[in-house]
Amino acid sequence: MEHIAYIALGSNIGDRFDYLRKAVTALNNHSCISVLATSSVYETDPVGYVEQACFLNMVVKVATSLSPFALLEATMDIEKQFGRKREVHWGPRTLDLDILLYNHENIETEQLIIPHPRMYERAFVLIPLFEIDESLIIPSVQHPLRSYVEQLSDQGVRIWKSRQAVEEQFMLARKEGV
Ligand SMILES: Nc1ncnc2c1ncn2[C@@H]1O[C@H](COP(=O)(O)OP(=O)(O)OP(=O)(O)O)[C@@H](O)[C@H]1O
Ligand SMILES: Nc1nc2c(c(=O)[nH]1)N=C(CO)CN2
Repeated sequence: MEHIAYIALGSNIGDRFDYLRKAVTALNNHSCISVLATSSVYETDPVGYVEQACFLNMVVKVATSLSPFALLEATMDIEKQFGRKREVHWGPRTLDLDILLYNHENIETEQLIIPHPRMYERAFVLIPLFEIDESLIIPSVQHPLRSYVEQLSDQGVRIWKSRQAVEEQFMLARKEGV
């Protein structure tokens, strides 16, 4: 698989952990996607629209042979499969998947923007991303991810399930050369 991407997941309705587990399993079950690493699961205070329940958030690193647009389609299919409805802007959702990075590419279209334009200010994204890869450089600005993480203040981001426990409970089948 020739491409590396990072995907952020969030849920704040229903069995939040089960939605994350099912989504990551669905990603790994896709014939053109292999999940290489999972972060811890974090419980996070809602950002933006604050009158809603706390989220569970995590980030996964994947290898894929899909183009960025085909990867977006795959993530949107998974959101739909798990009943995602968009009612309130930045409001409650069973499942949200955002593509953060795709190789070192900068993409700006109406449908897809990579790096994800709001990732820089989101502790619930930066902290799990940094946990997976401490040496990442953000391609659009060529800044180390570390410099963003070090600037985060009151984060409202707490470990809810450790990385090791997540790996044990997700039990993802290892995939070679998809
Ligand atoms: N990097 C990206 N990852 C996922 N969706 C993206 C990305 N860039 C643009 N989009 C577009 O955003 C739309 C999804 O918006 P959505 O309703 O999920 O926003 P949101 O999750 O409420 O807010 P936010 O984008 O701030 O997380 C999709 O239709 C998709 O075309
Ligand atoms: N803590 C937290 N807050 C949010 C989240 C999220 O995933 N976690 N997603 C949003 C829209 O994508 C808006 N606000």
